[in-house]
Amino acid sequence: MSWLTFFITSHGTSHGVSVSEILAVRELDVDCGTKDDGRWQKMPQKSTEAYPYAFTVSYVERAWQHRWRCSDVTFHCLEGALCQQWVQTIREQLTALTSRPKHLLVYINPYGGKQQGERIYEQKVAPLFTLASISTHVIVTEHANHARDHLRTEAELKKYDGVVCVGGDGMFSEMVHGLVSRTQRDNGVDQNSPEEKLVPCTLRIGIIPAGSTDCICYATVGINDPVTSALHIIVGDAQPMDVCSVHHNNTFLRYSVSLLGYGFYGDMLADSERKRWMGPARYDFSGFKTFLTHHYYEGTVSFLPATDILGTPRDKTRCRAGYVLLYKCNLSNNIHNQLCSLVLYPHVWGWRVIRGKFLAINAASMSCACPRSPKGLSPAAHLADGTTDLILVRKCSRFNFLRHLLRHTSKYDQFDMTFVEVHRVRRFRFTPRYCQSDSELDLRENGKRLFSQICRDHPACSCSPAYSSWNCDGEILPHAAIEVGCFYNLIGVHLW
Ligand SMILES: CCCCCCCCCCCCC/C=C/[C@@H](O)[C@H](COP(=O)(O)O)NC(C)=O
Ligand SMILES: Nc1ncnc2c1ncn2[C@@H]1O[C@H](COP(=O)(O)OP(=O)(O)O)[C@@H](O)[C@H]1O
Ligand SMILES: [Ca+2]
Repeated sequence: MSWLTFFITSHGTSHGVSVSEILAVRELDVDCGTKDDGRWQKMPQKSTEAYPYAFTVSYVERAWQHRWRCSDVTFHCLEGALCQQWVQTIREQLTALTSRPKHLLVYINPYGGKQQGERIYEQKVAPLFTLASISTHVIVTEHANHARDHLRTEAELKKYDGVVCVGGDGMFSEMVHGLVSRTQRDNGVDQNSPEEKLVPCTLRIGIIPAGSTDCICYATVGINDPVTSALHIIVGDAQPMDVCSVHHNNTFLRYSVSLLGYGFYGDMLADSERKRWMGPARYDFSGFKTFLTHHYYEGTVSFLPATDILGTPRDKTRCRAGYVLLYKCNLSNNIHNQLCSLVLYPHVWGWRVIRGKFLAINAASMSCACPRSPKGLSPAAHLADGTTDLILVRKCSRFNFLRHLLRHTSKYDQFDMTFVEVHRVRRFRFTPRYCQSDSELDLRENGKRLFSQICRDHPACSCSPAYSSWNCDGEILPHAAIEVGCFYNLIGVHLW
């Protein structure tokens, strides 16, 4: 890290600023007051007289709870040439930082979260990009999957150093699908084959939180704050991230980067989609309703445990970008290659099979921390280790399930309960007890919630339906039977 230390400021105090955290530098016209970005800065009279030349450095200031803010410090000099030399040197140093983006493609979801995406971008993010001399091409999406399809087919990606989305986890997922699909197509990789090794994307994806859960942003940056995320993007912070691919009968369905949840989170999402007008509060409403219905689902979970890794889901350590722990997330290429060539069938050595009745089956490939649960679904999950934490919550009483849920919001261990188990896995598959027919799948794909016609184990009651749906990063998958593989380092996220 290179440091520039300045010894004279307008108050005569010294100030150290790391070059890697400088956002911009500009000369000031001290004589006639300082007009800067529309704001007037008042210079103390004494120092203005003594030092007639000045320049201002904007830099990242670390505030409370992972928040970053942009701060300015103004330096005064006696000679104009010296002042210019400083400005030029700083500019050269900034240009030499190759990890910083210069041209960004930005997609804004105007309907995400509280529908504030455009305002958040215009008021909080765009001025910072301008300050840092980043040029942008902004697209406000007109419909769902607009960003995904534009990225996959039309976008001239060569012109950009990265893509940024303003929205929630669903919007981030659109970017992942657009970019990963395009990369595979360009490299002749068939996404439908679960054994195919996927090619990593070269462009990074940035996320400005403006959604409902903002779990991907919160779990990587540590907070869902648009200014903090914009600053991470500007300074070029990078974080590789695991991507899970989801298949059904050798057909590719979707990618997932945060949560794949069947049962509780699937049912909650299916119910909440019909209440989008409520905004983020729909998850509270539907969560409560789903909790009361207390449906469980029968099926078989098979998984390939990750035996060659550091750590377990019960560790007390936390993985977040910018933390020392990050080194754990860097696997060698060799291991990566081995992971990508593993096959998906349970007869292969090492697979485990668990049958049962489950209230929830969750696969968290990162902690899934969010404002509602700051430690997340799997607090010790790693962002980029090629594994996902498979959490199985077996049928239990409502009271016990509530205890389990509430532990996500407290310091107590949500896995330390007899009906909960957690495994760190490379791959898994789920097969519901009863096979879904094609007509059932069609019905579900057309948005109709299907309850089993015959509740086979309980003929006299209308309790649990045979199938739930999968919640895949906030999108509903109609198929109950899925195969999942976790890929290491497929995308880089801007934190950056
Ligand atoms: C009764 C008390 C219950 C407290 C339970 C707290 C557990 C909260 C754990 C939430 C983990 C959410 C993981 C993130 C999923 C997102 O991908 C998805 C989509 O987010 P988006 O709407 O796109 O921002 N959101 C949800 C709620 O499914
Ligand atoms: N212009 C648009 N109109 C309607 N839906 C959109 C638009 N742009 C994106 N979407 C979709 O909105 C859904 C939710 O977006 P997201 O940004 O994740 O917000 P939230 O966190 O509130 O769910 C995603 O499935 C995305 O595909
Ligand atoms: Ca992981």
